[in-house]
Amino acid sequence: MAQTLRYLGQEEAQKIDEELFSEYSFSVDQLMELAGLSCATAVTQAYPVQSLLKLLPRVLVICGPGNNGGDGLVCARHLKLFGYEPVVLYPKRPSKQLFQNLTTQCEKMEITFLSEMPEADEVDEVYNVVIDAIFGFSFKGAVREPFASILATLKKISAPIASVDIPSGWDVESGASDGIQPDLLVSLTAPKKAASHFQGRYHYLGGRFVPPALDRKYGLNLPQYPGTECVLRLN
Ligand SMILES: NC(=O)C1=CN([C@@H]2O[C@H](COP(=O)(O)OP(=O)(O)OC[C@H]3O[C@@H](n4cnc5c(N)ncnc54)[C@H](O)[C@@H]3O)[C@@H](O)[C@H]2O)[C@@H](O)CC1
Ligand SMILES: [K+]
Repeated sequence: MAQTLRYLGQEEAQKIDEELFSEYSFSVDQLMELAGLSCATAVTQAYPVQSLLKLLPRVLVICGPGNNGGDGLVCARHLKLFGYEPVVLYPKRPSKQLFQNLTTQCEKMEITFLSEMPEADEVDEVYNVVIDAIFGFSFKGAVREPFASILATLKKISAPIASVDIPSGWDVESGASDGIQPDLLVSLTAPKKAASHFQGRYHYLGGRFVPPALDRKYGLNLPQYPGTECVLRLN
């Protein structure tokens, strides 16, 4: 009988992340590529291009200052290849080469970068979906600017929000009842505890890169992904 999928605490998620890089010798780029591809795939399944209501298949991708933001840049690039028109907001760019490369790749894919966050009514007018790649499992404390204002705007929009790994601004374990309420959540590697408070329509598991020994060590009880799929819908 299949065992219950385990939801991870913050420290545990960070420990698994470190282990993937140290013990298992993965590079960040590799896992980020698979994570971002999973997110783009889940978005494509939940909001197929043909089903979008706006004339142009525009998607707003908001990227934060860490690896969650990197997943967002990869997701944007794949969404472009899948026929969407991603537009990226990337207000705090780390100087690391990895993020510079991901940014250049997006620019070369003719993806537009915004210089500031649009107002809520403009978001609803122009964009079919908003990808929230602001914070992931390392988020802590009160949200600092410019992200506090961006999240305040996201609370006012009616366009669906698709969150990468964790709804940004939510406590990684206890969530946030007054936070943003995404319609889609892509839990990467394994869901974090906050995911038990998710009330949107689509919860996907992505990041199909966990070695079986790591799954066993942490008792993750990851379900079988179907065929060659990189995502699995949990509910
Ligand atoms: N092992 C895994 O499971 C993988 C994780 N990946 C992604 O990496 C994410 C974790 O990345 P990181 O550890 O870089 O961290 P995050 O991307 O969660 O965020 C860290 C960044 O946010 C800032 N920050 C934290 N709290 C803040 C606050 N209150 N206000 C403003 N800024 C704040 C930090 O200064 C730092 O720049 C995951 O959630 C996932 O999306 C993937 O890229 C690859 C595989
Ligand atoms: K997020």
